[in-house]
Amino acid sequence: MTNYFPIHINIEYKTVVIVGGGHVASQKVASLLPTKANIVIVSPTLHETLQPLVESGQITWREKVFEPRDLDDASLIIAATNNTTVNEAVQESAQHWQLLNRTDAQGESDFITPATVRRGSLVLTVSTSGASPALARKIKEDLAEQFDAVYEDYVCFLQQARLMVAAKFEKGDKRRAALQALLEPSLLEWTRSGEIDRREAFLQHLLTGES
Ligand SMILES: C[C@@]1(CC(=O)O)c2cc3[nH]c(cc4nc(cc5[nH]c(cc(n2)[C@H]1CCC(=O)O)[C@@](C)(CC(=O)O)[C@@H]5CCC(=O)O)C(CC(=O)O)=C4CCC(=O)O)c(CCC(=O)O)c3CC(=O)O
Ligand SMILES: NC(=O)C1=CN([C@@H]2O[C@H](COP(=O)(O)OP(=O)(O)OC[C@H]3O[C@@H](n4cnc5c(N)ncnc54)[C@H](O)[C@@H]3O)[C@@H](O)[C@H]2O)C=CC1
Repeated sequence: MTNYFPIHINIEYKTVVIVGGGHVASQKVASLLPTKANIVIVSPTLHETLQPLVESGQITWREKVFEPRDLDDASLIIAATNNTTVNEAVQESAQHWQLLNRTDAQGESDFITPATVRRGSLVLTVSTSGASPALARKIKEDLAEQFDAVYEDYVCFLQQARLMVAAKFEKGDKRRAALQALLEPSLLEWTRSGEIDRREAFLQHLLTGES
């Protein structure tokens, strides 16, 4: 088993080349879109869900079969054709500085993609290191239920509150205690019920010590 190193990479404006334009390519595009990467698909055919993204300029489609020069400038490469020989050719053509994902042969990949739940800044990722992608998907669905849409607003509030706490208290015990106090479960519940005033009052009390 490979022990993969989990990291969150900033690939804004870096080029990701996906070879193949089918179902699996469309899944990878969906998880790449929020990153603002420069997404390029090389494939003679295109999955129907990708067509509107080409039309709106969110992704680039090179309507052709793969050639090694398609990988020029790619930081990440995803080999996602339904043809093992083509995927092998993509792997052979990759430079040592380019990171490759083989969607058909996990043992050959430099990186694999986890199942992902996004709630604004909160990003939950699940991997089974390739043992059972279906299990990764199931656990993702369980997490999506537990960490529902309210978390986007909640984490956004915590981010603002953290900045205010940092401005108020020097680094040290007081700041740490205040940041810990922000995890009081009522704050999540008040976010859920729309009781924003109570949330603000809690924060002001924390910052000033007054109610
Ligand atoms: C190694 C990895 C490489 C990579 O692609 O990065 C890989 C490889 C392979 N997947 C295969 C099959 C399936 N993959 C899925 C689903 C997902 N696969 C994803 C990731 C990964 N798949 C990486 C490991 C992640 C991990 O385990 O931690 C997810 C999590 C994320 C994503 O794709 O972005 C996404 C869930 C998306 C979501 O819902 O969020 C389903 C289930 C389904 O679609 O419902 C099936 C059918 C059931 C089954 O086979 O288990 C096959 C056999 C192909 C064949 O038979 O030809 C291979 C090849 C091999 O195993 O060598
Ligand atoms: N990692 C994962 O999550 C999963 C991986 N797979 C693997 O991914 C492979 C692809 O699956 P799907 O997307 O469902 O297949 P698909 O048949 O929907 O798409 C294949 C795409 O590859 C393109 N293609 C074929 N030859 C090409 C070439 N020479 N150059 C450029 N593009 C070419 C086709 O035009 C098509 O767009 C499967 O063969 C399987 O091994 C399958 C399921 C899940």
